[in-house]
Amino acid sequence: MPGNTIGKMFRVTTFGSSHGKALGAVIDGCPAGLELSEKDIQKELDKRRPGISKITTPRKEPDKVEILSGVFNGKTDGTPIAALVYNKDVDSSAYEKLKNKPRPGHGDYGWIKRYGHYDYRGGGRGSGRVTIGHVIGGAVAKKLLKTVNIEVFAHVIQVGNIKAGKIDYSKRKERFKNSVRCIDKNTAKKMEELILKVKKEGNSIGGIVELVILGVPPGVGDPVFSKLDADLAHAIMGIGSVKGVEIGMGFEVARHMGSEVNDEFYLDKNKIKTVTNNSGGILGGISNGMPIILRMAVKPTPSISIPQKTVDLEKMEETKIKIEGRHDPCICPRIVPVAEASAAIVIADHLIRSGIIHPCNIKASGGI
Ligand SMILES: Cc1cc2nc3c(=O)[nH]c(=O)nc-3n(C[C@H](O)[C@H](O)[C@H](O)COP(=O)(O)O)c2cc1C
Ligand SMILES: C=C(O[C@@H]1CC(C(=O)O)=C[C@@H](OP(=O)(O)O)[C@H]1O)C(=O)O
Repeated sequence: MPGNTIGKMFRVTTFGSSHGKALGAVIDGCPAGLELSEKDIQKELDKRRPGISKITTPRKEPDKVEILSGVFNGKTDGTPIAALVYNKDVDSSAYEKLKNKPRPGHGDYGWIKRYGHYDYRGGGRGSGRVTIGHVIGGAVAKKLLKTVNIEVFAHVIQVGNIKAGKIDYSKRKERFKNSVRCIDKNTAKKMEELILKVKKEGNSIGGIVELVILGVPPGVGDPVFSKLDADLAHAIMGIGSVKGVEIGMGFEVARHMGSEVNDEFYLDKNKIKTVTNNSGGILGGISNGMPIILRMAVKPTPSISIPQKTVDLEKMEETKIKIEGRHDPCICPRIVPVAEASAAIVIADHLIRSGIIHPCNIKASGGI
């Protein structure tokens, strides 16, 4: 199967490219009876939209969504939901000079080798703009998750060497009130200053984004291959620029003893909880009822305006390029809604697979 689809029972297929006519998603396997409007999807797309602050690409796109199918009288009808966004502010001029000269750090070279015939304008389907499809699928998934009181949120915890301190999750709404999408506004300010400095130098910078999923009951997931942690990592690594994923204590486990890593169980009234959450809410591929915590390493944006070496593939000679055009100096803030969407799709898929959400009609769902 070509790699444009995610999910088994709740399946999202995305289409479109940065400089083509439109981008969107087809969502198959969403149960009937879920209230869904363009407003629900627009709300999520507006969080991802380019050109909304001085630290994002200046490309001005309204990203107005149109639902084409799958919704009747304000509710899903169980048939494929198709939704799209038309590209409006396409400017391919900066890419003409880059034709046959792969950008260091971007996907161009591999794409040329795999497809031969390749839409080099804006990186084609290798552009971060394809994440519009993720967000459309994720908006539907988020609505499904709301019916069983599950919340997915992501936030920036590090840009370069600037790290957020202890995070008060109860203030999570704050993350979309600043351009960096960091919960702590003082750290957000420092991060923004750093991004602006780097941008002025024609460079880019990476960071870390944390994803938190609250309300997943114990018992969701599969024990082998399609483990909940494996599926989440697959979805998150599927986002352009993500170079590493860790769950719970992550790579830090390698430096500790079993007695320090194991999460001991205890009873909180009649609820089984763990004292610590080093496993990040997943053990043996299945949720244990604690918050699911995942962190992703986001690389610095590959397109920078500092001259870099490359090879002219037509002339087969070494050359230098200086990338012009419109780019994000830091991808972290832009990845926040995309990561939320990707994780929401995975959780919705697993909830349907485990029978917590009924595959045909939302009213028949067992609930938690
Ligand atoms: C939301 C988003 C925005 C992005 N913006 C840019 C950009 O403006 N310029 C750029 O060169 N790469 C951008 N990227 C990153 C590239 O899409 C990505 O690095 C490229 O596809 C290569 O894939 P890889 O880094 O996963 O190997 C963006 C990615 C995302 C998810
Ligand atoms: C437009 C968006 O981001 C784009 C992601 C991107 C890339 O190479 O990934 C390159 C730039 O696009 P272009 O130079 O083709 O206009 C960004 O602006 C968006 O996310 O909506």
